[in-house]
Amino acid sequence: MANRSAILAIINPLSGTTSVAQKAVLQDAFMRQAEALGFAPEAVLTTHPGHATELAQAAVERGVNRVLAIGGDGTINETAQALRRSATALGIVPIGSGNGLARHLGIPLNPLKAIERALNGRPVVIDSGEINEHPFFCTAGLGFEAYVAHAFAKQPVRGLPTYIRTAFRAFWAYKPQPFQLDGQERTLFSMTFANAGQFGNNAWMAPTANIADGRLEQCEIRPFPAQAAAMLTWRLFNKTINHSSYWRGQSVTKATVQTSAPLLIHADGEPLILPTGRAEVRVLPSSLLVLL
Ligand SMILES: Nc1ncnc2c1ncn2[C@@H]1O[C@H](COP(=O)(O)OP(=O)(O)OP(=O)(O)O)[C@@H](O)[C@H]1O
Repeated sequence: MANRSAILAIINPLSGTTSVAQKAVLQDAFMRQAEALGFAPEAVLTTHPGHATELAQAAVERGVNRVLAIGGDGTINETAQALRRSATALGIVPIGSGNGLARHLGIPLNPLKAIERALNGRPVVIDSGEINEHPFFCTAGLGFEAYVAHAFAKQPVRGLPTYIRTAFRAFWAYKPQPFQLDGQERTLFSMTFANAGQFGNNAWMAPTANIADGRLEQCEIRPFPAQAAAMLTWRLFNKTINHSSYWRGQSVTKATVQTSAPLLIHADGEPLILPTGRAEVRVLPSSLLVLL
């Protein structure tokens, strides 16, 4: 019998709001469908932060062709980090709060359908980004969105309702900050580097972003009066934020951001504090294969 092609599913047991039992159903569906298609499947649950990267790295070294990440954008980020610039393709099975990368790529939000897509899909090449040494595949950013990512990480419950509550509270507490972008001083509400066009939940900060053009969209929101918040939010979800006078965007391959204090950032929604006030952002063109 010919050697069967190895395929690995990495499952974060804590992602999103799906129960352990629902994740067991997904694992079972993956194993059965993969076997039926002639793969040699293996599924592993992550036990600690960073575990998905270790598992995916080992899979690349073993020559596994397809690695599925079953989780939120954090798990997808950790898995994709290890697959960059390799011949191993990423399958995305979104079960997180925002699922920005899956939504941008048109991957089904029903995890069973997403498993089918990852098993049957073809590898398509996309770009990724880096902010200092932190890779991102969807968006990275500073200012309000980083502030919200840090506040959201402290919440005991995941999911969209918690995210909305956290963002609403953060809006009243947050003060726009001064940044230098490539040496130019500006005080901003937020600054985003977008590989994909949205943060997740169809919140489109960079409506025209192309994930395979070898560039990132650098988008910024200027400080605005509180009464403009509702219209900006509506535009964010209506994919028309780029028509707001408070929004500005440009296409870049690299950028340097500087502040006087250690930088609070997020990479694909994961909160990070940089040890310095300097962030170097760059695109890595055509660096990841995704099963679509
Ligand atoms: N067994 C584990 N225990 C604790 N943390 C884990 C474990 N496995 C993975 N993680 C961490 O959980 C983080 C968040 O996971 P993920 O993004 O998949 O879920 P989520 O936060 O619920 O989804 P979203 O980001 O969409 O809100 C990952 O970045 C990873 O570092």
